[in-house]
Amino acid sequence: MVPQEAYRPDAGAMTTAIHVRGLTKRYGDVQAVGGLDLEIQKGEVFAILGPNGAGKSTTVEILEGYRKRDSGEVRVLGIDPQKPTREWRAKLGIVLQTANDAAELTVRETIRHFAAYYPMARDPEEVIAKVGLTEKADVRIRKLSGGQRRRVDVALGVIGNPELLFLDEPTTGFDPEARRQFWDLIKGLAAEGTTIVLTTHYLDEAEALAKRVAVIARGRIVAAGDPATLGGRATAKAKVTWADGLVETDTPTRTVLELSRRYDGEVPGLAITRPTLEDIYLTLIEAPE
Ligand SMILES: Nc1ncnc2c1ncn2[C@@H]1O[C@H](COP(=O)(O)OP(=O)(O)OP(=O)(O)O)[C@@H](O)[C@H]1O
Repeated sequence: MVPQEAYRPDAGAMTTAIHVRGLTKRYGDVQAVGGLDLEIQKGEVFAILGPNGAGKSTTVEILEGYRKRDSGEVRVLGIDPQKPTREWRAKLGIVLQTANDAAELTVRETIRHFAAYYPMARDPEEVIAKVGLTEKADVRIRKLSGGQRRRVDVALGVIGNPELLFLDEPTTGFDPEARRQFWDLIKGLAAEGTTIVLTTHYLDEAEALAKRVAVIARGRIVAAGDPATLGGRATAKAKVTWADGLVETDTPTRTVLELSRRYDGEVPGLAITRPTLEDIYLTLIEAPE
């Protein structure tokens, strides 16, 4: 009898959306990506963080099939992006950093036009509503604000009903309300099972959306995991501050009880804080190699 496992040789591949081992890419003297490993599961929202020039866009463009790697193993939905098929392309949704240029068409015309390219396209009206552009549907794109244009980009990224959506700094230029609406849109897509890979400079965005984040610095991943626990965040010492002092401690509750006794009740200006994702991020990207 054939062992049970022999029937499921691709079980891993069925749940893995992105598999990267030892990825490298050099531009002349610049080692943009220097041996990067990444594993993203289907249905995950995964955020890639890192300072300017860290190698995020290069990595993502290699995953999207827009750039050739120098070496390493890459599979995206089971396919090597350097050997793309038409079916594979139709499963991807891509929102690049640069805005679209079909400026003379209206929002509705543009979105309908692109919907026609995809075999499983979403309803254009539903997508226009989801990105909050219903009121602007008949306005020419050149007359939209920067943030509204960005919403058109996002609409074009999701119109093909992608299995895997890449978002490169999607909310740059959004006002706070538009960012919240965008987050709801992404959460909705994630709830429907779309795998989402997001690069962002907004740590609150990564924390709000992603189950896992990776921090890239100097072309390598320096930390990856749940944003709540990244870099020992959850177990880091708490900082207890009050009007006359500051203590870093593993037992903040005990400190507060002692302070409460000392002040005979209410402690003036009391606050307990743990490192934010931003604190951890800054430590990670500044750490020496
Ligand atoms: N086409 C190119 N030719 C030469 N060098 C490049 C090219 N594209 C990127 N680089 C260099 O490769 C490094 C990584 O760039 P990349 O765009 O991947 O970084 P990034 O993390 O996406 O940055 P940002 O946050 O600014 O978008 C940088 O040093 C950049 O100057």
